[in-house]
Amino acid sequence: MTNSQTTHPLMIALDFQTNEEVQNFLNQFPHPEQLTVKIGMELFYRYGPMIVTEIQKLGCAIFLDLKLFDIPNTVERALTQLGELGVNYVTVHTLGGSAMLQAAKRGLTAGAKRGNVTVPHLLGVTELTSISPAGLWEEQNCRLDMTEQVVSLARLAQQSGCDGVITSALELPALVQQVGANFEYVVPGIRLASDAAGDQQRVATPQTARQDGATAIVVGRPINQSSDPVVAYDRYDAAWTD
Ligand SMILES: O=C(O)c1cc(=O)[nH]c(=O)n1[C@@H]1O[C@H](COP(=O)(O)O)[C@@H](O)[C@H]1O
Repeated sequence: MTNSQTTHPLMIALDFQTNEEVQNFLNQFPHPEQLTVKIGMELFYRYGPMIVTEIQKLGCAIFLDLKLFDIPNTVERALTQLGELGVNYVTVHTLGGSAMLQAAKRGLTAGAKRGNVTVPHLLGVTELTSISPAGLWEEQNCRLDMTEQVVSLARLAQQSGCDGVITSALELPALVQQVGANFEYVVPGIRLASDAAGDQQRVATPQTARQDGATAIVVGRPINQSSDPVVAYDRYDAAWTD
């Protein structure tokens, strides 16, 4: 178990139901040890930490995306458990507030020490990329516009010890200007023009995300549902480096 490997800025979301599907998917890649993959709730709720160990055996860097959101004490204790696993990134919701974010960092640091691994990067989810500006206004009753809200949450994350945030690409120019370039901006809701957006509301191409300041992008269905995942991955990778 280690998390000292180099991470890749194109992160693949392993949104699969079973370990068998994951292994079939990853086995198609000639160099899985060069991949950074995201394990989410779907797999973790089925297998627990065992799924992390299984994928670590292939040498992949791991983004463990469980989006914790609870009182500070609970989050601190949960992240102590996750910090031990030797993953590279974990997520929490910034809407949990500064006390929760600081507790998350403390827990992660304690867990990493216990597991004798590097402290994973703590990423704060701002407003999900599936939320539209209308949804922010009508359902969350938020009276800031989307960009102001995301910038505000990113500032909170930075002041509370997060290493970066999850954001859509649309807010990146404001984030880089107002929160700064010395912070990680990990961007899902990424689509090439030819691919369907699905339930994503705030979408951009890999090129736009990179040019506007993304430090990494997350791509799921266009790669994990593709009939040729390696070709799909290469298309997104080429567009990112374009
Ligand atoms: O934290 C995330 O990774 C995340 C945050 C967010 O705001 N939007 C978002 O789509 N994600 C994740 O990014 C992935 C996007 O998947 P696709 O829409 O299939 O590319 C999914 O695994 C989501 O859980």
